[in-house]
Amino acid sequence: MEGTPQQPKNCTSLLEELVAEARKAPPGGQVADYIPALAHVNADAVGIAVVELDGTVHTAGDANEAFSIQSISKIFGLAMAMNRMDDALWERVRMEPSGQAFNSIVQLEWEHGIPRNPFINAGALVVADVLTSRYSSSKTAFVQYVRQLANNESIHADHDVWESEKEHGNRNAALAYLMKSFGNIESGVPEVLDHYFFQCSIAMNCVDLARSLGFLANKGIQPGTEQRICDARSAHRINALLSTSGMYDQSGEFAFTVGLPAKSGVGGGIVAVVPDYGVICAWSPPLNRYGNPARAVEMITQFALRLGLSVYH
Ligand SMILES: NC(=O)CC[C@H](N)C(=O)O
Repeated sequence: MEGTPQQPKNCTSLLEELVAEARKAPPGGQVADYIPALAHVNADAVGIAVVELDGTVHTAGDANEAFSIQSISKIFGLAMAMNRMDDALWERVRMEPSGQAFNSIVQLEWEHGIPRNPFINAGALVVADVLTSRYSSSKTAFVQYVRQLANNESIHADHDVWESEKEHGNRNAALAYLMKSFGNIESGVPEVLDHYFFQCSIAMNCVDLARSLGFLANKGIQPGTEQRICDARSAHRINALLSTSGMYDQSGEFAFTVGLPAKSGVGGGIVAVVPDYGVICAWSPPLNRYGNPARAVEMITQFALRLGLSVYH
């Protein structure tokens, strides 16, 4: 890594500068409203947190306000599924960028119900199927897993968001039924969708999220507890998938300009992993045309550029 991570005080003042710049910038898009409960979120919220491997936390703006983690939950689901399943998982979901929108259905029929990667919706639904068929209560197991990683027992699913997505989840249902028709979903589709919407509706703040994913910056070992969450090979693989597919059809551009494994969600959050340093989480709800939160992308971009954090230097 080229950058010398900044001293705590400098790091916090850089984050404050980035939040001030983001508050002045145009929103860069609209808040997600295809899930009605998400349409009520405060479009002006802006927060950022950095949690270093030694536990040091830096925050600015609304970093302690909880928001819907949405697709960021796909990282936790994947880590859980990789622990429960061997390489046979990669026969059911591939490791290639899709070049399509996160909820696209067209490719899935051509490719016989095998999703391109675990971070588009179809891939995350296969992962949700792995969890529902391998845990007696996958939703409880999921929320407990996240609570333990974030060291925060109060983390919970937002029931309004969960219900709202269930009511308006026809496209995800279509993806799941199409895959079921190809034999790539084992459990009942309603059960898989229920789990998937539940995990997407979990609410966390920037600090929780940055802390919870420390193991990805630390070869699979969770900083603080020193617990092994996954083996080093799995941490490598998750980071590789985040780099190639975590920002959907903007992943190439994000790798080109920023160079960090990252994952966005339509709740406005982005997490970015800085190997051997820590995790950044930025939040700003309005989404650009790729479904990525525009001002959060910009804050993470500036943080990485100003500190020289790219993994590709
Ligand atoms: N990109 C996202 O965050 C999408 C997650 C959302 N729950 C959906 O399925 O549409």
